Amino acid sequence: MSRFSVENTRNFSIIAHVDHGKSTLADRLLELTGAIDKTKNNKQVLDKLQVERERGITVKAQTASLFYNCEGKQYLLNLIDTPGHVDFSYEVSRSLSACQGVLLVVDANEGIQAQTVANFFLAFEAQLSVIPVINKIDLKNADPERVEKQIEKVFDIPRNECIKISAKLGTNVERVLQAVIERIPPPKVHRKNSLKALVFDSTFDQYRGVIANVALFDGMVSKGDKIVSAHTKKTYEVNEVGVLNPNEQPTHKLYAGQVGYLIAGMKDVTEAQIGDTLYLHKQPVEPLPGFKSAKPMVFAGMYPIDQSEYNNLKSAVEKLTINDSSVTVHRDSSLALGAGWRLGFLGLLHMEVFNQRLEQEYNASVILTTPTVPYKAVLSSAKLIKARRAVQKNMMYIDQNRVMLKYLFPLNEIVVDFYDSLKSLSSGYASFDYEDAGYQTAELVKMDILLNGNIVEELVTIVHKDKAHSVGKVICERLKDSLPRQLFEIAIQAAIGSKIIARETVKAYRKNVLAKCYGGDITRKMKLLKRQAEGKKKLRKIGNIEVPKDAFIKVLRTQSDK
Ligand SMILES: Nc1nc2c(ncn2[C@@H]2O[C@H](COP(=O)(O)OP(=O)(O)OP(=O)(O)O)[C@@H](O)[C@H]2O)c(=O)[nH]1
Repeated sequence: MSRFSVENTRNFSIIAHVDHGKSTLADRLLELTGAIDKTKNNKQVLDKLQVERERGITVKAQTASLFYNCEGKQYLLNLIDTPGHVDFSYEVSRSLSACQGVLLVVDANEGIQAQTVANFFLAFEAQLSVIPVINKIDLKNADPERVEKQIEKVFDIPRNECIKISAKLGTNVERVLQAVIERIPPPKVHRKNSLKALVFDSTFDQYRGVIANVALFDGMVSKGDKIVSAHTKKTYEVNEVGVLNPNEQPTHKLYAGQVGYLIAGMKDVTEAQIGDTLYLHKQPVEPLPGFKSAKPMVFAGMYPIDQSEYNNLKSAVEKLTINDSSVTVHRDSSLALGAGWRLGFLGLLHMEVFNQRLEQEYNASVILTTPTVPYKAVLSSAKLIKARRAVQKNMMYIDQNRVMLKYLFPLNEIVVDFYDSLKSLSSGYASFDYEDAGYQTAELVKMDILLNGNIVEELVTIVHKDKAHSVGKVICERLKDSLPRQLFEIAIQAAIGSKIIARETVKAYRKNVLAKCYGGDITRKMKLLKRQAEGKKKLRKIGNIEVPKDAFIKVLRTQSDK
């Protein structure tokens, strides 16, 4: 790695709105620099997770070190591919901390979209060089000239700086690499200083422990070095360092300005803090600023299907949160489901992806429930509560285009999908932040959901009195859609105390027990029908209705329809 001077190193990221072609451009860049062979099968090579391949979206940022020869000079280009969906923008901001420039990819047909703007500002605020790349010029409806004008108008970047490409066909992609070398500055680092490395991402490997992705700001690190975590002050011995090309490739050393991975026997989530600074033993340095922690916008309760699986699930959740540090985890417990967690996610898609990754990567089966939030209950008959749920506190114009509104909200009203609704209502332009305002009094009721008279503990919710009816109705309807029909009828009810406020019915399958009974006398038929009725009664008495996991996710979304 010593061959690559700081002068000949570039660290850059690809940012864009969802589906504008970042991962496809990354494939072409990997091919051009020989990191992967040129075949027709290279589709989103950096999207390594099963969930990414199935859904066709990037959820994790990925790093690749590319070796590129230009005018006789050997360059090291470190590329970080980032997700486009708003739920994963935390990944983007972290990745940018390791970069000096970005390729801002914009679809030649769709033009600038909400996440293009949001990601541009992340790069702009981090003072990175921005290279606009207009992609998909091969499309019939492509209008690169219109998009060029948009970029000039919205981002104040001269239109002649735009590079027009087709990532799919490879058209003009080489020009992108040249622009990276010409327009993005080399990192400002000092190799003579002692080691200062930023942990900007990490993954967990069953056999080798935590693999930390590091960007070296100063000094160098080699196998065998003793390093210290500025966060925990624990000392480790470096077992392996290397670059991702895009698979792990061990090297002897990593030097300031370079981006790579490091394995040092860190075993769990508390030791592998993303945003941590690593330095050499006995050579402490001023830690880097780290990252603002992510603010969860959607919460869900998570429990093992079987309590004996608790420890396995606990370790799976811990390992996955090493890789996805934007998930917040608090221990929680439910009377019916036992010990579990209250998890906070950045959006509903994020929640589903996390759940899917637990299943696919850790073979864990979980129950998701509506989240619980702590209440302080004053058990008294006094009427002491205000009717309004959100109270406006103030409104301030930041500039011509932006306004800041402050409200006092009950936490219960924002924990499920408030953020998603806000984003879709405002086409992604509105952003949302919150601070704890303490406990407030409110007129709340406990609503039970019953299946054939049995309370489903995981669906018990506390709702505002005025919303109980509509929420109960939607939950019953959702359950009706997602419960499989059984041999007996299922009554789905929402109740407050003994008062039923909503009801739906799932009709029974009526098995035709007389199918094989041709002719014959009436008493034989009556006997068969009676036996069937008794069988049904028995089943109803057992009340063993299986509620599929999907039903819980659907019920979680209920709040948006109320
Ligand atoms: N016609 C055409 N299609 C393209 C081009 N580049 C990408 N695509 C297609 O656009 C779709 C999205 O491409 P991706 O590379 O997955 O987009 P992305 O921006 O990485 O998406 P996320 O990671 O989910 O944000 C895929 O179906 C690609 O085949 C292009 O130059 N021309």
